[in-house]
Amino acid sequence: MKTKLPVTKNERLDATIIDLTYQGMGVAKIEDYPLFISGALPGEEVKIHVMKVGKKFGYAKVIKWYKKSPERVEVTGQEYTQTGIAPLQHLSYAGQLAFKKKQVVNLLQKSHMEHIEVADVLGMDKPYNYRNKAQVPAREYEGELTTGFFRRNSHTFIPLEDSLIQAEKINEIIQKVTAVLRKYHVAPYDEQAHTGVIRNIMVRWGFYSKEAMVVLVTRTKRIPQKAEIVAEIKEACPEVVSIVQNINAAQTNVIMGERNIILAGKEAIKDTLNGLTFEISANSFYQVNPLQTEKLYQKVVEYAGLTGKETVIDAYCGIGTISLNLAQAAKKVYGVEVVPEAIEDAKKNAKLNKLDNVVFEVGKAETKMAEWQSQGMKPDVIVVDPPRKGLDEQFINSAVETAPNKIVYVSCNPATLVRDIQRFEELGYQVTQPILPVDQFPQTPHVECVALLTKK
Ligand SMILES: C[S@@+](CC[C@H](N)C(=O)[O-])C[C@H]1O[C@@H](n2cnc3c(N)ncnc32)[C@H](O)[C@@H]1O
Repeated sequence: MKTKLPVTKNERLDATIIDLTYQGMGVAKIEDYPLFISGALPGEEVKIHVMKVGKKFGYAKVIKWYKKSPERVEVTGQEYTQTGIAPLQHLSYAGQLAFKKKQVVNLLQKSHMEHIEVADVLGMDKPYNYRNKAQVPAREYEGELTTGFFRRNSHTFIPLEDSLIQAEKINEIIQKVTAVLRKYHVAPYDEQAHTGVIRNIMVRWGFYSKEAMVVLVTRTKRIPQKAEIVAEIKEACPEVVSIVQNINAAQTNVIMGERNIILAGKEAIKDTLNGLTFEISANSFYQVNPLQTEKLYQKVVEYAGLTGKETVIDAYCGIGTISLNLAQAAKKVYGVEVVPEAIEDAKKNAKLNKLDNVVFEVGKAETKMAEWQSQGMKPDVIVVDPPRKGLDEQFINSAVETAPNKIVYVSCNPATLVRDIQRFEELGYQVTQPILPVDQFPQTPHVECVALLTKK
């Protein structure tokens, strides 16, 4: 039998916002039925228009505010919310930091782990223009190749320059590269027809080194008038030391393809973190907020508590950024990472920084950890920094078998962090320091945390 929902599509009604979801949407409940409302803040009283109703929840938009939150800040560019570039821009920065802390506290409570404390979020002094990387789609708009972003959860293209959270230099480079591509009439990608040449422009910017990389992601191998285009980009953007073509011929939402061709300059740019130099190539993971990353890594080193005698594992090591921060104070560091190019970078980075007490291996962390365990490796400290899905069960079991005194967990998803901490607690580890959230992504709901687990 169909149960009648308390709201219908296109209905207009008054509501009070009671919460924010982890994605930063306001929540109102109509007879216990949750409605998610973009751009609304807790405590606000609003008139809403119901856009979509599902069995368990629905979506609505605000058409009128009766009472606004004292935490609301007025914003000019609604596109930054619509595209998901800065979905929390309408919440004061202090409010954003409180929201992020509360997310971690709530998740711990839900898992009955109230005994674990959460520190105040380490925020930024200037929470804007912090991103060192942008990847923007190039599409036809009003007859011209134009860069922009997609409306959240849709394929609607919005022409837009992100002058809010990405480094100003990146905006400047994207504009100049776009002008060159327009001049040579390079065809932008058409998703429907799967035609055109340029799919995306990716730019990386070294905050300290002032070196930039431009990656032209193309559907085809051939770029018409490639030599002229490359020469003009070099001339217009003297800070660009690397121009790479990445070929992605597939009909997919995945941005980067597998094949890179160096069109000019070097295959990687350099940047510095905590005084160490890193080479970063097109496909490697590199934290997007360098100022906050330095603080995050300092906390990791502090939690590891190294004296120079320790063997350390850095799992999910990327290009070895955490590994090399640790290697300065450890006897030996073993890094593992699944992307082969990142491990190539990591090895170069060890040499570049004259650190020879590091071994980097390509592989899945869960497989490598099991291998190290069966070989009898006894690390003193294991550092993990997995992607959003968190740690694999096999990884946790093998890591615990090797009995490290400490596990330092860097996480970009508090839900999987809490899940994995619970597992480590069952296996004889405890969190003795408050979990520290570090705001790597101001104006967005993303939360990064670092937690220390010690053997009971
Ligand atoms: C959040 S990033 C952290 C990278 C590095 N620690 C840093 O701070 O730059 C996660 C890394 O895990 C890698 N990765 C994803 N799945 C993996 C797996 N199963 N085993 C090893 N590495 C993996 C990704 O390629 C990525 O470099």
